[in-house]
Amino acid sequence: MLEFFLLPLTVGAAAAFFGRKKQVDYERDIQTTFKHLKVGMNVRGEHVYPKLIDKDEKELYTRYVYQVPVGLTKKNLEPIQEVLQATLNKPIEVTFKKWLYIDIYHNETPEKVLYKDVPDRCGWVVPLGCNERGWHFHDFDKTPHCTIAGVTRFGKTVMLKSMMTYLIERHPDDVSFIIIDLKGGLEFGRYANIKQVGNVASSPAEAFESLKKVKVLMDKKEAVFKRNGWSNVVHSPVRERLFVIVDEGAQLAPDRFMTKEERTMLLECQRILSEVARIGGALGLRLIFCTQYPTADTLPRQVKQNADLKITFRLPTGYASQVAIDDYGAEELPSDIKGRAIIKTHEKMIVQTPLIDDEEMTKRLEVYRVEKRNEAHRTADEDFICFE
Ligand SMILES: Nc1ncnc2c1ncn2[C@@H]1O[C@H](COP(=O)(O)OP(=O)(O)OP(=O)(O)O)[C@@H](O)[C@H]1O
Repeated sequence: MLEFFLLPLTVGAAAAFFGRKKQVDYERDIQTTFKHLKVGMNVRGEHVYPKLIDKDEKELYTRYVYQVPVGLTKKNLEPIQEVLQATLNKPIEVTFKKWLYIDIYHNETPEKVLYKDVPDRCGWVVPLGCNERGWHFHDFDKTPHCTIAGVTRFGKTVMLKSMMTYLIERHPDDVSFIIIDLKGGLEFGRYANIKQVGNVASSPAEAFESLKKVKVLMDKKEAVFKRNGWSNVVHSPVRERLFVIVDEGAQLAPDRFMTKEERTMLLECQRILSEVARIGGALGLRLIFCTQYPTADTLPRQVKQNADLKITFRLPTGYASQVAIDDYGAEELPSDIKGRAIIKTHEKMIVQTPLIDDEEMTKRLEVYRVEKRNEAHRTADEDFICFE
């Protein structure tokens, strides 16, 4: 009986001991890092290093606060994060504002997160993923357009599907989609009969027809906005949003082996997409442009410039990463973890994106399945929720 009570005590004491030991080790490792990196100042012949003045246990991390000898600059302290992260094999954030803060996170970015575990959020937000700091979301009313890059089979289409499902589940009456699925309609064709999906184009010619309708709608909306004196959908009574999703945008890039007619058609597609990116945001259109490798040819310049959210999965080279997110890093994402992505806005972070499969998506959206008229006879107004 006594053993029964003693066992948890012993385990608890051991855990406390090892927990404490680990933290002491961190302090020692941080101190050693200061020494090796020579992060300190010579004061009257003696080398003075930052001095630990506080330690704070937070929910997600332990914060170590250091007093820094006067004269050290942010630049002197910059290498600490990279070295400590590699040494301790933990996510670490180093900030310097009067004191030097070293935050050592308890958890690492998970290797898999499921759509069903994504927390509920309101507004025009979608889940981006989860990392050591928890879940991150993107608000399409703050940043209307987005590009997604990444080599094949690393999670671009799954990301599109999780965004789409999340938006439909939270805005069933206000959201609509025009989908340009240039993988022959294989990925999104099965969702064509969902009420919120206006149209799924599965070839460049169908994409052209869809985009012409988007252009007509955009012109109509512009007139309505002007008539009512609205400058941005966010500050208007309009509740609806139209998402234009392009999966494998490189298929819309004209090349020299095409006929003149094909090239003209694709250039027109790119021109309309550029217009959506340039003026559509204010009118309630949101563009998500996905391609394996965005280059000057495959990603219209205006689309890239106006997409302030850039997401990339693994890419083959640092150069490709520069093209996708204007920064290095995608080439270093792990090759054995699908769904690991860099999110680039005004800042940069790594997340594990939520996994949803077709079975779950179909089950969740089944309630919105409707009979639709033959595509050929549909009008632009039937393809979208009416905005007036
Ligand atoms: N977030 C994720 N978490 C775990 N596994 C994922 C995730 N996203 C994708 N995968 C796995 O990777 C596979 C390929 O994903 P996806 O179809 O999204 O790739 P893709 O980047 O669109 O490829 P392609 O460009 O060839 O179409 C999925 O079937 C799934 O098994």
